[in-house]
Amino acid sequence: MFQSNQWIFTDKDNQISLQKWQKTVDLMSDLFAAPAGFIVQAMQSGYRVVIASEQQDNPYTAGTMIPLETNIFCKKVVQDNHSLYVNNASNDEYWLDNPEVSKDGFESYLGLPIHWPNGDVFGTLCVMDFEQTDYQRNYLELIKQLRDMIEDDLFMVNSFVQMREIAMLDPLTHIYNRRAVSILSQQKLNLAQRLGFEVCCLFIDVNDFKLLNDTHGHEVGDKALVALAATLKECLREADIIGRLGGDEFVVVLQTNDTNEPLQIKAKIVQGYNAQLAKLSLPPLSISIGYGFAEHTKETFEILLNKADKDMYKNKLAFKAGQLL
Ligand SMILES: Nc1nc2c(ncn2[C@@H]2O[C@H](COP(=O)(O)OP(=O)(O)OP(=O)(O)O)[C@@H](O)[C@H]2O)c(=O)[nH]1
Repeated sequence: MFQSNQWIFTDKDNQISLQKWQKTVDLMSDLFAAPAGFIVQAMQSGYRVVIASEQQDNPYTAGTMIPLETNIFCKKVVQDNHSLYVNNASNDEYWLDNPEVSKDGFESYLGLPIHWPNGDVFGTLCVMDFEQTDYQRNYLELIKQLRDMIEDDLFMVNSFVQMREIAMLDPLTHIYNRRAVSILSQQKLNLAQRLGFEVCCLFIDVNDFKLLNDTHGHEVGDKALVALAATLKECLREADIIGRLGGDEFVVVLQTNDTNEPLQIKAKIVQGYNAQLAKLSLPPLSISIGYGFAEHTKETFEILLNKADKDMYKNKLAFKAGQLL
């Protein structure tokens, strides 16, 4: 799900055409013969102008941030989740401390809330004028239609983000699934070959996981898997690729030029997992970890993964042999 407090245009895939929104706001201001029109996003940190109509007299440009406590018109629309038409603001005490009135000289405001698909308020679509206005009913209908178009775009972004999550994330642990790990790791390997850095893959497998399921139930097994994903996220860097291949098998792909680093990471993961299980009052479990480095020559992710898997298996056999002693 798209985070409704997330600045809409930080996503590099930019699903929304800013140009289309700009044209909509410019056209709206033209039709209203108004000197300023906006799309504003309401966030926890304040009100951000997403689109400002491109007119000379418009005092606000896209990207302007207005503090949350400022008594602007859009704040009222967002708070009340209702349209607002003020046609003579300087005569209304309520707007005395509104800088859009006292400083910029706006007299008229017509705005309405834009919603995310889940009903939360995204922000506002509005037109403002330095003169008093007397908009007819069909003007309100028009701005509503434009708002609906913007909401359709937000619906599309939200669906896209959801679909991408379904396609790339493991539903239980919310880390990457096998397909995503494979694609992202291959990209990392290609880049490494071009730029000359080392890529290491760690293969992590829980020991006797079936026994845990059989003894304590599937639900406890699920919690132990979620705890392992959390441990990996805690022990690794943001840039590292962390995923679940399936069952109790996890993988990490990272860039490192230090051949000792995988050993340090292994120790950190083992220690972190023990602590995580204890914290959640889950039965103790051990894990086997293997790793491998990519050769400098062209190497596919599957070959790298296979190396790490073999190393993990060797360690697992040693663990099992130790159990028998
Ligand atoms: N709780 C839970 N169990 C799962 C899930 N996916 C797979 N499993 C179980 O995980 C178990 C994995 O068993 P094995 O591959 O034999 O692994 P193991 O018992 O850890 O054996 P070793 O790796 O040899 O120590 C199987 O019993 C699967 O049914 C899941 O999403 N949740």
